[in-house]
Amino acid sequence: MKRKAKQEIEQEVVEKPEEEEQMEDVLENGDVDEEGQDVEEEYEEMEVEEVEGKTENGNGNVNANSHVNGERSTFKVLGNQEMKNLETLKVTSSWVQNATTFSATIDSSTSQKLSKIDLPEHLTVPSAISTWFPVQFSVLPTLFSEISSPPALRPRDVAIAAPTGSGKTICYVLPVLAAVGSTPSNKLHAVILVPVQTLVSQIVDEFRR
Ligand SMILES: Nc1ncnc2c1ncn2[C@@H]1O[C@H](COP(=O)(O)OP(=O)(O)OP(=O)(O)O)[C@@H](O)[C@H]1O
Repeated sequence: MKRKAKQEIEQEVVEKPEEEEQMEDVLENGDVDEEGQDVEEEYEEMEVEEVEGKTENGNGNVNANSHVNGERSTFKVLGNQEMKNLETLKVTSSWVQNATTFSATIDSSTSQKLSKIDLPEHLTVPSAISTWFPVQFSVLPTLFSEISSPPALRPRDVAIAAPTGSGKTICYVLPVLAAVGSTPSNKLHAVILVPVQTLVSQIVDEFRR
């Protein structure tokens, strides 16, 4: 179908809703329009144009509402006219896919005895701690062993995702204290970044315990 004819049909559909109803009736009955062209065929062609993202509106801009099976299939970069096909992106990185998982529940069945982790000699656990929470038991043994026996290659980063209040702070407080050793020097040992200031005093308290 020629572009002009398609625009005319679009305008008819937008400006004359009652005629749209008539068109639907015609479609159901498999009728033809005044010009003798099969109306159903016209609609099908319009849908194909929309899926391909090439339908033009009255301003000559390309219509970005292209959908396949109800999902958007194309997009337009601002300032450009061409439609681009959406590509499936793999957003989960390998370190997330291969992550060590642990229980998000803290109870007697998921907590571990203190004796299950060998602490550096100069470190003692605060009296309020009688068991290791799941996240601590998953992280601390590896970090302590890398501090006492540093690997040939620099240790990789550790990223932890665990619910609030699950005990993540101790996962870096104890390793930092272990790395500093029993006789701290004045040099910078660690930098801790937190998103809000109130967390700073909580972390300082955790170090002092
Ligand atoms: N093994 C433990 N046994 C008992 N209490 C603990 C243990 N580990 C941490 N806590 C206490 O639980 C509370 C929450 O711990 P923490 O602040 O480390 O959680 P968090 O995961 O860092 O939370 P947020 O995501 O809000 O920073 C703190 O008061 C902390 O002292």
